[in-house]
Amino acid sequence: MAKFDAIYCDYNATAPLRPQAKDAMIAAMDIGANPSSVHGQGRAARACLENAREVVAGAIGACREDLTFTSGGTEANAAILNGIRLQEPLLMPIVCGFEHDAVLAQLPDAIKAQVTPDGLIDLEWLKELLENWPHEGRQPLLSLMLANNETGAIQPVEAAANLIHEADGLIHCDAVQGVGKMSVSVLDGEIDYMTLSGHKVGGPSGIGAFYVRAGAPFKATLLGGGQELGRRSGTQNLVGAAGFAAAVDVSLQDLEKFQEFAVKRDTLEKRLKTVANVTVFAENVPRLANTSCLSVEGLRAETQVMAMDLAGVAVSSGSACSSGKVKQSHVLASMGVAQELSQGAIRLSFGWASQDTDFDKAGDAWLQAAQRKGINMNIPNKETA
Ligand SMILES: Cc1ncc(COP(=O)(O)O)c(C=O)c1O
Repeated sequence: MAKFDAIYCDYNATAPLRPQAKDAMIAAMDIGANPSSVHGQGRAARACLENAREVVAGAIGACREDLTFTSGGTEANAAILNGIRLQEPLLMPIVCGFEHDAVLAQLPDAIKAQVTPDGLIDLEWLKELLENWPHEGRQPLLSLMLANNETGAIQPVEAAANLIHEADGLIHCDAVQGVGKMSVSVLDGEIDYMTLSGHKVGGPSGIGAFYVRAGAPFKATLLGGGQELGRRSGTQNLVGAAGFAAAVDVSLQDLEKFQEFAVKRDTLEKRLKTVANVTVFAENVPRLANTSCLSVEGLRAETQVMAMDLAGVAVSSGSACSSGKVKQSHVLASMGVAQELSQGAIRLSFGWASQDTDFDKAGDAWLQAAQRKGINMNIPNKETA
């Protein structure tokens, strides 16, 4: 894949395209027909699309008919959250402040859930809220992500789903950062709605999907030709779907290997902590194996990102989805992290093409940047760290 020599540590922003995805996309490009056309080429396109749907749906334990392709995770979140409320206007949404902007922007009127200092939804708080539900006649709708894009914190989605269902509510799970990084199933907790995205698993950007449990309230918001069983009009992105499915397929095969990143990630964090007063966010809760979000007071995130970039290591500060913009992380703010600490937070995220040596090189680059700013007084060599 590599067109750049940099050590790429920004998989949670976008994972480089997997070769299998590229091959599948090239094959799909050669079909060159509309999946809605009835002629032979159209039927070939339809077969390719339905095969992709089967693979992606299978990866989350869903049936093919319940999965709808979209232009990405953002559109999927918007389609679901607006589509549910179009059908059921009286639903009362609940969200945590650490959700992705693509969720928060759809639910400005939501009840803000309490978040623990480690960046998890506070289940005790949720239980209490649901037991003493203050919105008589309004069904609760919880939108809870599976794994956080910045900290990697894995949410107790199944437990939250059980609480919500006991209260006769509905749950949507933004699983964009979960698929391909951990096992995911809509059957765990009988999730009602789920969001997925292609470019986080090594598929292309511009393709995503949403799952709607059969019978769950939903009304399409993108209307037109009635494609995707009427749930999302517009000619499907066949090439994107083929690449998405191929990436999902290979990432499932790699799932066990992916978990090994946790050991290397933990070693890297330990190394940095021995020489500077580094805070690792969501360190004490279940976390994606590939993600490290850390900060040290007195060293701004932009300084670290630029210094590491110059040293040939690509990392990001805050949420890379808000690309380039240097803004306070709303994720860390929701966890109650002080501004001085949060403005120094960077995220390293590894993935399918990461090498063992990438962890050391990332550590070297960070320590050099810190030392230059006078944060770190003596850098021990790796053997002693
Ligand atoms: C948790 C989460 N949800 C949604 C999105 C948006 O997905 P997309 O980039 O496919 O629109 C992202 C992207 O970073 C994400 O991390």
